[in-house]
Amino acid sequence: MDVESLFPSESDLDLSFTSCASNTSTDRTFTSSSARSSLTLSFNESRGLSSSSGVHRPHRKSDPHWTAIHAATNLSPDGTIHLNHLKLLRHLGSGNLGRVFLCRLKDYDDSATFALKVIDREALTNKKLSHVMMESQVLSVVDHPFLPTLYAHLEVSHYTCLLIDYCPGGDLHSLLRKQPGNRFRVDAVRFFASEVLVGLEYLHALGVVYRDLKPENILIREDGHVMLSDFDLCFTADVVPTLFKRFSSKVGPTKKNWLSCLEAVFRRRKEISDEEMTAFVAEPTAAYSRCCVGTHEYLAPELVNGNGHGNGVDWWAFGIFLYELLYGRTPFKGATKEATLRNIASSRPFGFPESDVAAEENGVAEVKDLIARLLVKDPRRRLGCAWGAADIKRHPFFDGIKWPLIRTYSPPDVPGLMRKKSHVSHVRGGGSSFSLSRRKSLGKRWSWRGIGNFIKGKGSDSKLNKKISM
Ligand SMILES: Nc1ncnc2c1ncn2[C@@H]1O[C@H](COP(=O)(O)OP(=O)(O)OP(=O)(O)O)[C@@H](O)[C@H]1O
Repeated sequence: MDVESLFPSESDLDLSFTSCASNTSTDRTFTSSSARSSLTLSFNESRGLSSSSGVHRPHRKSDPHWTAIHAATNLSPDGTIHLNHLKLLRHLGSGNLGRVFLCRLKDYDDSATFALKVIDREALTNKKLSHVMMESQVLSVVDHPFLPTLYAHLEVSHYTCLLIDYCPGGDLHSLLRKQPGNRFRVDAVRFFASEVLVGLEYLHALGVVYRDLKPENILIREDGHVMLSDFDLCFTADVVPTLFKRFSSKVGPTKKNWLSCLEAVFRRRKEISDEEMTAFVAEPTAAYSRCCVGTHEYLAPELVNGNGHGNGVDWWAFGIFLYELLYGRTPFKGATKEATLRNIASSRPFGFPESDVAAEENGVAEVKDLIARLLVKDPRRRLGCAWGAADIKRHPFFDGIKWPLIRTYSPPDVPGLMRKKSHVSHVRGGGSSFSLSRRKSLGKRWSWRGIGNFIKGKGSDSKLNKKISM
């Protein structure tokens, strides 16, 4: 087939995109506007909204995605990626801001695939435009295995197009629904939670408060590892990375009988005397926003109360996230969204299910203890708020995890989880046999014009757990 007929010029593209904004309801997320500028680990200072082409990334130079991108830019007359370098393969989904397509580079059939997020700026309100800016800002600075790589940022007419990693494994919410009892075993919870924790730790070190952690926003890469997505509700703050020295004891599950309690006290005393700890903390503890944003069931009490919130909202959401992975539902969910918010705001503590489906599994006491320490309504007493991920990583639930090697752990053997060999072997093998077989199964390919028609003619099919905007 004549390739050019599939790829009209970019001016054709401009005409074909008439309505990119989805009319998805915004019933599960709130929004914010009060981003604070970064001072120490600079977020706004050194990086802008421009294309990622000038940024020295990534650390995996042999990654086939970058190889293809570099080859395409080398051949491009102006040394940059354009939309007509891309071949759209299919529509992946729609969100509040735009639509996402699977694509690959036109002249590199055996190269990796990408996801292209297309946002029609003309169809968005000013508030949503600020979210687009936030998302592109965050994408333009992050470089982490559990976060998306921004391969190109294209501004074409009134469209903003972000070329990022494609995650063929879907999202964690869909995966959760494929599990027996709609819940993960404790070991699977530990795997996903560890990776998400490391991703959050990295974001916080950059001064980025995520504010939209939920299983729907955790995408699964082809090797079964996670990728946090959706950064439009983030806000930024100053971070002063600091080396702290302190005395500390390990936190752990509460023992019921008094003898165990006594033992625990003695053990704790010993630990306190033994454990003078030095910790590197890069946590945006001064982060502050008054805008209520997020997803109902994941909103922290301070967000619901509207009295201002900071980094602690992510650690609260991390507690809800653990709970949902473990039990298949969130702890404060009520019959209506208002009831959910009332449950969150009330002073009543949450409870664990009476018939605990996880009761027999190793590590359940630890994960429940961790959840209880995260779902503390007063953020000043919530685990993570003062010391960030450093404190959470030390919780017994994560005992034995070698954090620097986290990327090398094998994903759990759970139904429906894609577990293609890691990117390392993919890189070495050049990826050609995989790409070939996968290409065959991609089905219908889209032209830019075809997608324009699709956008005009069809509604959206966005995610189950929706954001709320206020
Ligand atoms: N990198 C990706 N790889 C695979 N699928 C993706 C990728 N990014 C997005 N998707 C799919 O496209 C859908 C829309 O994503 P998008 O980020 O635009 O919206 P969203 O996640 O609903 O967030 P929001 O509405 O807050 O912008 C997602 O639900 C997901 O199914």
